[in-house]
Amino acid sequence: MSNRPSKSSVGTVAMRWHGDRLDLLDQRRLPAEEHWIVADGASAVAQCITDMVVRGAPAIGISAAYGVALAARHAGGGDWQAEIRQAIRVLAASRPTAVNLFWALKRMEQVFHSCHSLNDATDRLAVEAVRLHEEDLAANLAMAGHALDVMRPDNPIAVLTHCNTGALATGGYGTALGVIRRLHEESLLDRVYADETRPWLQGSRLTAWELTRDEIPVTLNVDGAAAAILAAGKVKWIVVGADRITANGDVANKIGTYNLAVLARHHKVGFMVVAPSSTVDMSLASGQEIPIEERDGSELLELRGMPLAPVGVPVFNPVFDVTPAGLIDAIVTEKGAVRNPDLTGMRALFT
Ligand SMILES: CSC[C@H]1O[C@H](OP(=O)(O)O)[C@H](O)[C@@H]1O
Repeated sequence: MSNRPSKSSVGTVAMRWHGDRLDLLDQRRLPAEEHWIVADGASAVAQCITDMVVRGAPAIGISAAYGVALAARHAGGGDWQAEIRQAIRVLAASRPTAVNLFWALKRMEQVFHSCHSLNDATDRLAVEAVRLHEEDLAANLAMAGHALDVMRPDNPIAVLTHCNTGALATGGYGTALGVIRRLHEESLLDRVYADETRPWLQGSRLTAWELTRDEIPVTLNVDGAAAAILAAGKVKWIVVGADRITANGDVANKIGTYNLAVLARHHKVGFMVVAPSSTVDMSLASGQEIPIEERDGSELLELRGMPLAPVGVPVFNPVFDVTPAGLIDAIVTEKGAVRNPDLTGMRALFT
């Protein structure tokens, strides 16, 4: 399968780097309006990650890398090394689950440690952030090819996806949504069923927006409709992204992913996880060790100020779950695919 990008995916980007500032498309305001936020320093970037102006594991890592570059660019004349170290600490505290954040900061830290002056750091950290961004886009294109080699559809197929894993969530093109784009480019896509993805609605607000914009056939469904869609035999594969993949092949992804994996196994539908290798965390033995972010209960209690639940009701709002490796047919990265993932298969590709 080829690695060429679709013409259509080139237009949608989550961020624009200007050397002295990072512009972020405010994903909280999509699809109503395309509003860009200017982040002029590491703290501003960290706040944008926490508030989900920018979200999606790879996009979080790339933004954080630019945040470190900005810390050098705007460092005062005093202890510039202390300022950059502090910026890395602030960025590392912005969100806990997606390991791409810590992976990107580690890469930036390694460059920082070899810098001999502030000028040197300013130049080299910016170059490294851009490189990391470009590598993510290239990885997305490569993994789409590997995914189609696993699927090998003879005829156009329908797939179901969860959350948003597209150009908005990555350096461009997308992970699971990149696979969907590639199917479409190869005339092998009948339709995408997009879970709306409660409570933040990445599926309806972002995935449906990206796909509609790129004229890729998409049907939106509530998360609870997935079982009925699979039972009706409409879908061949469920394709999702990941926020962290552990050494045994367990996968943390948007809340509701585990439900889909159970459904896929019951209905004998393929279940594929697509992510860059920067999402793989071989330091953790299993998914039980992944820190799972819980967000504010207001995400369930209200919608833009309108109450959705009785005042005072207790809320449990974990925003990721862990799918056990045994329910996954393939984990696909730019390095290739691990089928029926387990420790042996993961070690073969990632050590
Ligand atoms: C390719 S993005 C991976 C991942 O990020 C999303 O989470 P969030 O929107 O909370 O940042 C979701 O889990 C996607 O699958």
